[in-house]
Amino acid sequence: MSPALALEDLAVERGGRRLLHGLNLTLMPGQAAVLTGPNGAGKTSLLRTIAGLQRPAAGRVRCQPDAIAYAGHADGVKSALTVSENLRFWAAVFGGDQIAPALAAMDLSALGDRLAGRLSAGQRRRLGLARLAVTGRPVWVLDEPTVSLDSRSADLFRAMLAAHLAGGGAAIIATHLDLGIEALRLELSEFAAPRDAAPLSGFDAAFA
Ligand SMILES: Nc1ncnc2c1ncn2[C@@H]1O[C@H](COP(=O)(O)OP(=O)(O)OP(=O)(O)O)[C@@H](O)[C@H]1O
Repeated sequence: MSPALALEDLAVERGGRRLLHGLNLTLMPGQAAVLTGPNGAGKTSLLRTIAGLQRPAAGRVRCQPDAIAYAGHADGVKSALTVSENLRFWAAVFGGDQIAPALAAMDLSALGDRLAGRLSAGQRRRLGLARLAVTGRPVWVLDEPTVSLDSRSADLFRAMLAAHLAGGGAAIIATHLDLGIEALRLELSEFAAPRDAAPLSGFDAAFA
């Protein structure tokens, strides 16, 4: 069986500064990895790199083409469309037409006709997560997926994630919440790149 996702000696930069280096990870179908680390450690930057939104500073991300579904802080919800229209739009983008299971998975069936712009923060997040289910993509890359969710909604997400993994999907998730799943752990402070020595300014150089 080939890996769903592999990171090979990966280094990550943000804003021209190297944050992480030496990351290696092999995620097989059915497996999940959980990223932890303090604020600013580079969790979002790493997930963006895996999702192809920024280039690796070094090393490689290996994955089948079009395998990744990314859910970041900006949830991609279109406010002028209803909940159902949003899901139908994404289903069409990803070549599907079934939205009922996704609505049910995140308990959105009763909100299908509500304009997304009128959802609460938690409902909006539930819609952003329901989108994952209509993509049909096997590798979920998730940045703090449970932010704004109450405990019942977090449980719904846990169940959706467990079903995804049981069906042979994979996931890499930045979260501090216990997701109740068996997962590989990646503590990013262990991969912090050393800070470059500040270059000497002309003035300092003259007196060094
Ligand atoms: N657009 C940007 N341009 C330049 N630097 C950025 C940008 N976004 C984030 N950074 C910086 O990159 C570093 C890593 O940020 P990142 O968002 O990846 O961390 P994080 O581990 O996800 O943090 P948090 O737990 O606070 O969400 C931080 O020092 C941050 O200030």
